[in-house]
Amino acid sequence: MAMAIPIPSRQLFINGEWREPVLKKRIPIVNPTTEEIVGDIPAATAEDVELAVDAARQALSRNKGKDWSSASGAFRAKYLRAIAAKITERKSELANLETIDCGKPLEEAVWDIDDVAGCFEYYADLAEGLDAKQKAPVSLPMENFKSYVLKEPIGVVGLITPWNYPLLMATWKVAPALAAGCAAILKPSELASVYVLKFY
Ligand SMILES: NC(=O)c1ccc[n+]([C@@H]2O[C@H](COP(=O)([O-])OP(=O)(O)OC[C@H]3O[C@@H](n4cnc5c(N)ncnc54)[C@H](O)[C@@H]3O)[C@@H](O)[C@H]2O)c1
Ligand SMILES: NCCCC=O
Repeated sequence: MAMAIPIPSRQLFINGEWREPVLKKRIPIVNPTTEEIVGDIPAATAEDVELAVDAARQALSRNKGKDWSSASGAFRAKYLRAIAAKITERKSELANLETIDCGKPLEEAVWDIDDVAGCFEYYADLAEGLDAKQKAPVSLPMENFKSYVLKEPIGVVGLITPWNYPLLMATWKVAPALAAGCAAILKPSELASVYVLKFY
């Protein structure tokens, strides 16, 4: 059974800071086990999405992309590994929140959090591997042409995730996006968002 732990009250996390939604709306959090309302989450609208997209675009082009989008995979992997370590450190707290939020047994939530940390590690490995694959030459039948493969992030990505493996499904989207050098805007399920707002 999940421990009774305080449910964090959160705003939207946009441009590195917590912001109240433009229309100031909130959605109640229902604990599926007891059907009690145990808190509320911010309800983003199109106005907030515009702000998030603008902030994400600016983040991608900051310092001509050198801060993130055109940094090496090895650089980005350090962040992914740091996130994995933080998840492992806070496993018990995160698993308890998941159980309160989506109603799954605590034991399963603990497995899921292990999976979350493993997923960040997996994409950290892939980010590191990306560097050696960059500018791989492509042979052409003409000597006066040179060609190579350059892998570039697609840019700002919008990530919409379901309620049943809350943090894990968010991670399946966030970790590869960050590994590739994208900027991500995550919209978790309105039925189970507490863990994501707590962690990210
Ligand atoms: N492939 C997988 O690994 C995997 C993992 C988990 C869940 N699922 C599947 O995903 C589905 C998720 O279940 P659910 O009950 O949370 O589904 P859902 O479609 O109600 O919600 C999923 C997400 O989509 C959003 N959404 C719904 N309608 C939208 C719209 N019109 N515009 C923008 N966003 C919208 C929701 O807010 C939520 O964040 C299930 O079918 C489940 O089996 C698949
Ligand atoms: N073990 C994770 C399964 C996620 C989707 O349903």
